[in-house]
Amino acid sequence: MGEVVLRRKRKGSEEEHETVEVEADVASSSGRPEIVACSRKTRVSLSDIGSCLSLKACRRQRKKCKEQVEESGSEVASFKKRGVVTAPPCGSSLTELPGRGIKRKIGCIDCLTRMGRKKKIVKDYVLGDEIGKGRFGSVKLCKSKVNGAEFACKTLRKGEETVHREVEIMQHLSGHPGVVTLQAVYEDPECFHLVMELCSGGRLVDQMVKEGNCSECRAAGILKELMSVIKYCHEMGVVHRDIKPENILLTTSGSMKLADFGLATRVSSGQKLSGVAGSPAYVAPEVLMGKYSEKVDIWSAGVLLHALLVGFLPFQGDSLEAVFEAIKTVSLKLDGGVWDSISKPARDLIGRMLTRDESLRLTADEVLRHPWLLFHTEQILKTTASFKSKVKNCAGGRSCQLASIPRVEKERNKAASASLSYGSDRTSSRYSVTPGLEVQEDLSLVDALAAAISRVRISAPKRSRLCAPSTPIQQDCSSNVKAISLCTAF
Ligand SMILES: Nc1ncnc2c1ncn2[C@@H]1O[C@H](COP(=O)(O)OP(=O)(O)OP(=O)(O)O)[C@@H](O)[C@H]1O
Repeated sequence: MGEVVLRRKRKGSEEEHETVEVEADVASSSGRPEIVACSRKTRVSLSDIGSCLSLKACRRQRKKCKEQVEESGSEVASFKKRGVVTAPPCGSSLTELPGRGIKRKIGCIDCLTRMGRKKKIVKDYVLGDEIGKGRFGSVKLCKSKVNGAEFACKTLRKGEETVHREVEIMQHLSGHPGVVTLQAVYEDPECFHLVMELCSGGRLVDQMVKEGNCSECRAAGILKELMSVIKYCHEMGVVHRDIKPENILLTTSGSMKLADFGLATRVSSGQKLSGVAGSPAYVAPEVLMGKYSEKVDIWSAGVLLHALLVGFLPFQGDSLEAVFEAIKTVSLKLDGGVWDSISKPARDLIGRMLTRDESLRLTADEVLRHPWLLFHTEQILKTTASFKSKVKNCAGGRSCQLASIPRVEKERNKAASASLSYGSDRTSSRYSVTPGLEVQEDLSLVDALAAAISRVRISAPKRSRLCAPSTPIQQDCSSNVKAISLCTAF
């Protein structure tokens, strides 16, 4: 069994430069030690980074950048061709590839912070109690001095590359309803202070621990919101790399917000990433192998969906090494036991998200178009329930609606139902979904399903390598992960 060594070093602290080295060595299961993780050294100049910026100022600056860019339209075209929709790094050439280190880090933030370096957070906000703590700093409640509105203020110590990247990526993504909105960024010589919208509903993980596994409808609602924000991130050229319920915050109204972009990174279309990043229980197998893409977020979301539906994590072990081994090799068995109460489409979706071959794993968009996500929304379930009761109440008990549906419609429904078949020949023998959804006899329900199916187009995988659960162990974070902190990012 392979040996796992995870190290995080911080060295060479100088007045203006700091070097951060993150290393992770994972010995292969063959016993031959091989380094599959990253060894990254980056020098960050802190001297040029100024003080405070508001998003208004950021938008102004972006607009200015955009105007400059539009003057040289050909550059934009070439940028778009690369398939990355990113905020242009102000003051730097658009022909630079995203994620190119220091120039990206000091891009927009830098030129904007230089504009308002004299402003201090305490001038605009009253800082309150600590409401959270992470690896890189603390999160405090804060109140606007102007209108008394409450926010969360995350203070990040400067120096590490990831901190600068987190600020930049949050600015880049802010504005989507599923991303914690960044209100303003302040800066002093030691820290960044990110003023964010306050998510008073707590973390999804706490809700999961309190309530246990949730209904398919609730799980589908959560997954749907999560996948639309993941899709947005990917379209914006960002991989989150740390999708887990600890990083999903809830608002008072119950909607979810993706938070903690500390491990997020830029990615261009087709670009492969390297460097071990993520939280053990949620990490995709290809991350452990060294080269990966934005599909790692789909895997992690699949792990979350598994935990939401059955209340335990799919890949477990009593050490990091064992968990990684399970992620790489264990076959998931999504039938029998607890799975008997979970619908086939839900199991099918988990299988397609936890497919080890990333080329066969669904994209965010495909997940959103999966029948299970389309059907299991409160609205559709309500509609089908009301259809059902109408049919039942129909005089004579026989389906009066049935008779009213033209023949051609019935044929279309039949075909649509058949299109739900994920042929067992196209999936692995380890995980097969019985061809064809067991279509309800209630034709009104079929109508609703067919309406949803008609909007679905799923490319069937040639094969999928799915995994079976190891003996579940009792764990207590992210549903059930324990002391060795399998949910703690590395
Ligand atoms: N906008 C927010 N509203 C309310 N609470 C928040 C907000 N942002 C963060 N928190 C709280 O602070 C905690 C730590 O925040 P966050 O995960 O962003 O910090 P981090 O240093 O990046 O953590 P990690 O060590 O997980 O990377 C969260 O788990 C959450 O409880």
